[in-house]
Order: sequence, then C-alpha cells, then structure tokens
Amino acid sequence: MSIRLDYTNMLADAIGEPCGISPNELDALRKPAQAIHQDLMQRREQGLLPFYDLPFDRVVLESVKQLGDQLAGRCSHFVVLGIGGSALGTLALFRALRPLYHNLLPAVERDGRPRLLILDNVDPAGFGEALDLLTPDETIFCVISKSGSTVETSCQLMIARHWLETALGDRWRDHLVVITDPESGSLRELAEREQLTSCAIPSGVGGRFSVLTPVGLLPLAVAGVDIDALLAGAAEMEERATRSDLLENPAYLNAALQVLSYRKGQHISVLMPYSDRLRDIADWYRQLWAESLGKRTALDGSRVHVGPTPVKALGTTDQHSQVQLYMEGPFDKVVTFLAVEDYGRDLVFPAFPGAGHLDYLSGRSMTELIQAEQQATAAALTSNGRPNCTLTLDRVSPQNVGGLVYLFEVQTLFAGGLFGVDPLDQPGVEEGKKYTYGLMDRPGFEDMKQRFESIVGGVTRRQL
Ligand SMILES: O=P(O)(O)OC[C@H]1O[C@H](O)[C@H](O)[C@@H](O)[C@@H]1O
Repeated sequence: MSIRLDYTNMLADAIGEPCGISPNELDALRKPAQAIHQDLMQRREQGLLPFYDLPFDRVVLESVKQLGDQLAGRCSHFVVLGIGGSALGTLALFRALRPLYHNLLPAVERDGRPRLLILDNVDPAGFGEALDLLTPDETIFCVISKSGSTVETSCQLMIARHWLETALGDRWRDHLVVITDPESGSLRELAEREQLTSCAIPSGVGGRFSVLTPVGLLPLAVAGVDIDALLAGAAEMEERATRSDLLENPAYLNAALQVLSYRKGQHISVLMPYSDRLRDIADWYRQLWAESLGKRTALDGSRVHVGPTPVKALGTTDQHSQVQLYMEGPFDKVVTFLAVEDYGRDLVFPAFPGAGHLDYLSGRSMTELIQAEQQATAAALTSNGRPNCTLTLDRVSPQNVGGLVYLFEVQTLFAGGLFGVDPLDQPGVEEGKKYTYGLMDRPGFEDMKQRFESIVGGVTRRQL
C-alpha cells in the first residue's frame, strides 16, 4: 500500500495569511489530540468502535467470499437495493476496483462475474426502467439496510419481491439476499421467517462506516473485486491510523488540518480526485463527513451548529466548471486532491501532421497531462492563498482503496473529537422522515401530518 499526504500547501509558509496554518497552531493541537486518541482507543478496547477491527475478521471474509462465488454463479445481474451507507461505499469501490465499463463488457471480460447495479433511489422512472432491463430468473436482489426499516429500501423490496414472485412463484426466495442487523429490525425478521440467505452487519457499525462489512464486501465479491486485498490494505492502514502522535498519523493530521482550516473560515471542504475510478469515493466521503460532523449540539450539550460542507469535484473535469470559483471566490474552501501515480495504462499522443499548435503534445502522454493539471491547479490555488493538500496513491489498487477508506473513517472520528461532537449519530435526518411517514399515513404519525400541514399552510404559498 502506498498513500502519502502532502500538506505543504495548507501551511502559512506556502499560502501565507489569513488561511495558512502555522506550525504553532498545529503543535497546539497535539495535546488535545492525545486525549482524543486515548478516548478512541479505550472505546475500541471496550468493543464500542467495532469498525476499527473489521479488516481483521477472517471468518466474515471467508464466508463472504464463498457466498459471493456461489451467488455470482447463479445470476447475470446482482442488484443492490439500499441507500446512504448501504449503497454509497459499494458504488464507490465498485467503480474504483472493477473496469470502469464492467457492466458493458461481455461476460468473459467480466471474468464471468454478473453485472452489478446499485439502485439507491425511489425515482419511479429510474427504478422502473432498471426492472424493464432485468430478467427475473437471472437476477438476484441484495437488500441492504442496517435499520431494516428505511422507507426507500422497504418500498424497493416490496416491488422487487412482487416482481420476482409474479414470474417465479415460490422460487422468489432464491433470488433475494438480505444484509441487515444480526438480530433486530423487520428485515432480519423477514429473513428468518422466509429463510432467506442473509449476512449480518455487526452491531455497533453504523451505516456510513460499514463498507468493509458484508454491506460492501458481498456485492463487491460477487462483482469480482479482490476483497482479500481490500481488507489487507485497510489492515495496513490501521497501523498508521492508530499512532498516537498527530504528526505521525495521517488520519489525525488530515482531520486536524481540516478543522484548523474550518476555524479560519474555510467551511467548505472539497474532495477532488484526479481519477475517474476514484470519482465516487468523493460521494461516499460526503455522507461520511456531512452526517458525522454536521451537528447542532456538542457533546457538552451546548448549541454549536458546526460542520464543514463536503463538496465533490472531479479533476480535470471540474477545472472547467468549478475552479474559477475556488480560485477567486470567497476564502471559504479547502481542497483535498486525490492524485494517482500510475493509472494502470497510458495513452501517448501521436503526432498530428498539419496541426503545428499541437506539436508540443506529440510524444507526451495522458498520464503526464492529468498529473500536470493536478499539480498546476494545486500551485495556482497556492499562489492565490487557497489551502489545499494532496493524498497520492501510487495506484488505484484494492490495497490502496482499502487503506484510503480506513484513513477517511478514522479521520472522521477524530475530527468529531476535535469539533466536540458525536460523529456516530445523525439526529437531524429524523424530522423529515417523520413528515414523510405522516404524509404516507403511517399509523402513529398522524400528528406529523398535522404539523406538516400547519407549516405548509401557515404561510401564503407564493409560486410563479
Ligand atoms: O442502512 P439503513 O438503515 O437503511 O440506512 C440508510 C441511511 O438512512 C438514514 O437516513 C441515515 O441518515 C443514513 O446514515 C443511513 O446510511
């Protein structure tokens, strides 16, 4: 595994005042960092943070691999039904670790693996059109929900089960796999009652920290991702991400830089991979960062309303869309680049006779160009006083991606400590869910319907 963090351009040396971080500011965080570290390690020892130990669970790994191979042999399409933490990690890692056009390749070039679809919305057009393309006999649905009660996933399940049963009768059960809490929740009850194939999400691992459980591992194994190597990379990162000294630990250091930057007014945190494969890592990271750190109330009970706003960008694409704003707009952003040394292949620019203005490119390669653009953008941001740092992967390999995921998860926990908030809850998403229940006439939520009506009806609607 090779992941390194270059944070030169976060420091006052490189970008000056007012955004640059001074060595003293970083040094001042070392002591609080020790306390947060000890707290995390203590909670890990007590079994309260089981995600730390996921990369070492050989039993789960072996059983998932076995089940993955078996399921892969029984379908041409493996379809994940889930949302948020039950979908985004799988999407990100599938894109990173299989050929970008896996689903368009003929079976032999997919190593005989099924196509993988991840349906994470209840847009009737999107869901309906996907079903139109599928054949019940050749499809296996994998329903993933930690709570077992998420309304979007439940509704997808209702439709999928009916669709299967209509075509296959009692055999619908062979085409449905469940991943949920080991004991509680209605999805677990359903799996037991109908004797469906199922996997467990270890209790204590929250959805957005669950990609290295069967939530991500099973679909990825079915699609042919080397999950051994993925977990090996995460295990390797565990050593670096549990070092006690802030300056020795890339997860703690990156969190500290982000938090110091936030305190200086950079409330927007952009993650900008220069890699199509890593594009959706930024989507997964958005949930991790947003739900974990965006909080009204601190651990001491005070109202804080904190949280960096994570933004996803893609290099070079967004240089031609967003970078104008990052360069000259408000001083409210910190950019983290994800750079890649070896893209696994390269394309050399051939000569173009008669086009003299392109001569300087002839003989150079696409890797050189994308890397030059990343470095040029970082340098330009730096010269404009904009904080930025770069995480460089030598390759987009399962080891590196496993390491990156682990790094970001620990970084998020540690940032929660620095912000003084609980990074493991998400109370703010509940209110909207309750209004939805009210509007959908779920028993017990009648008052929410009334409250919704008083909010909506309490003011004159203005529409054009
Ligand atoms: O896995 P599930 O229980 O279905 O949850 C799916 C998602 O739903 C919620 O709204 C939470 O805010 C997310 O953190 C979670 O990942």
